[in-house]
Amino acid sequence: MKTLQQALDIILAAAQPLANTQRLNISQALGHYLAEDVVSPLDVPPQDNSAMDGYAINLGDSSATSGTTQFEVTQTINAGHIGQPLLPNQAARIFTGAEIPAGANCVAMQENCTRSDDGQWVTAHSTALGDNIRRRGQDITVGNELFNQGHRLTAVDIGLLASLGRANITVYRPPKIAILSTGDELKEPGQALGPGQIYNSNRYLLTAALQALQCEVVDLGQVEDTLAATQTALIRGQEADLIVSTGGVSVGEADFVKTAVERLGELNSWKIAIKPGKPLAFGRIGDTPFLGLPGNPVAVFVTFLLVVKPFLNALRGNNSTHPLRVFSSGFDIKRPSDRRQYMRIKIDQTGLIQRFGNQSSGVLSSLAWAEGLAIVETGQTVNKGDALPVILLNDHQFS
Ligand SMILES: Nc1nc2c(c(=O)[nH]1)N[C@H]1C(S)=C(S)[C@@H](COP(=O)(O)OP(=O)(O)OC[C@H]3O[C@@H](n4cnc5c(N)ncnc54)[C@H](O)[C@@H]3O)O[C@H]1N2
Ligand code: MOO
Repeated sequence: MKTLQQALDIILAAAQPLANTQRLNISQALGHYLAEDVVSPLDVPPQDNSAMDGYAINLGDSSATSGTTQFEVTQTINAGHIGQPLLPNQAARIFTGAEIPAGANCVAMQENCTRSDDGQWVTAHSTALGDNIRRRGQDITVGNELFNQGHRLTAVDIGLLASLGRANITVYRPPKIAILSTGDELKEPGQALGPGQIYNSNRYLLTAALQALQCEVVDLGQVEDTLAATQTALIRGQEADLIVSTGGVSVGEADFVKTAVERLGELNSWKIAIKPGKPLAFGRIGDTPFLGLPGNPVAVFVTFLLVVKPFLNALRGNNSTHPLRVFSSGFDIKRPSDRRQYMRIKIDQTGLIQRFGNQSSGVLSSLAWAEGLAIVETGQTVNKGDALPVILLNDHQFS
């Protein structure tokens, strides 16, 4: 058996970053992958401004307000308007976000201020030099490198781009991923099940997972179990950046995917030391990479996370790996496995991880229940309380 890393080294070497990029308005760019480095062209905020509604004050020779010294109120400055300079012991009525006038060296919040009846004077309690002034560039300074090419944009990132004044951004175009599922037992949702049949869940799971990662899905459909039909579908898939199939990669004989790929290109069938997800095929049809995932739905999801997602990221210049968290085990594993296991787990109220009772790779409800996948290495036994690395599913933005 190969380790997952050995397989990934070979597979990811075939992932060439896409040549095509597109310019998108930032309001359309959520989840897209940057095809440019983003450097700030300006300071944010662009000038010192007030953090509070109150009074901007020139303290003169003092370092703080006394509560008794009166400051002459010379003007009112609203956000978006520029005030006149303040002389020592002068003040300006000011509002949150308004630019600090020259000469002012603190802002007293209005709750700490008393204005004279005629409105000409103000006194302020407990306000010292620099208080309530948001300094120019305190968020971002000109020249800051904010994001690298390949970074995937979140909602916060989109807000940050807007704060730089960026209206448009260059991102990778969505890769085209062709998918096909095989198996005579498969029926599409909405149709009646016949004897020996099950619903095709992989097709929909894969489509949704690909869409969530900003891919364009080329659905080759559920292919009739003949060599000719399989070849025709795969040839159609050649226009894509990657072809992904599910099912038919194990040792069974009643499947034409392997033969069809071998005829049209090249195929390596591997056993990977992971559970689920042992059988995996990798090859190409013409120049288009081909990945054959196992048929069991949990194995599809786990290999999608561990193999397909890194491939899709690499197509868009992103080499980030799945983050691992560490939790204490709430269970024992006395019998070691010859494969690394990815166990469906939930975190209980005491912070321990508990596993789903049935870890079979045919039990898709275990994944719907799970908050994460706990990793138990090949040959490892586990005692309650042992630390285990966990992939949290929320870290993957599929929901
Ligand atoms: N003698 C051996 N048998 C098996 C081995 C082995 O090493 N020796 N490996 C097992 C492991 S592990 C896995 S994983 C599976 C993988 O099998 P295949 O990739 O060949 O997949 P199929 O046999 O076509 O299907 C497996 C399973 O998944 C169901 N399936 C398939 N496609 C779909 C779909 N689109 N939607 C929902 N469910 C699907 C299918 O009905 C089977 O139950 O092989 C083991 N066997
Ligand atoms: O490796 Mo298979 O994925 O156990 O079920």
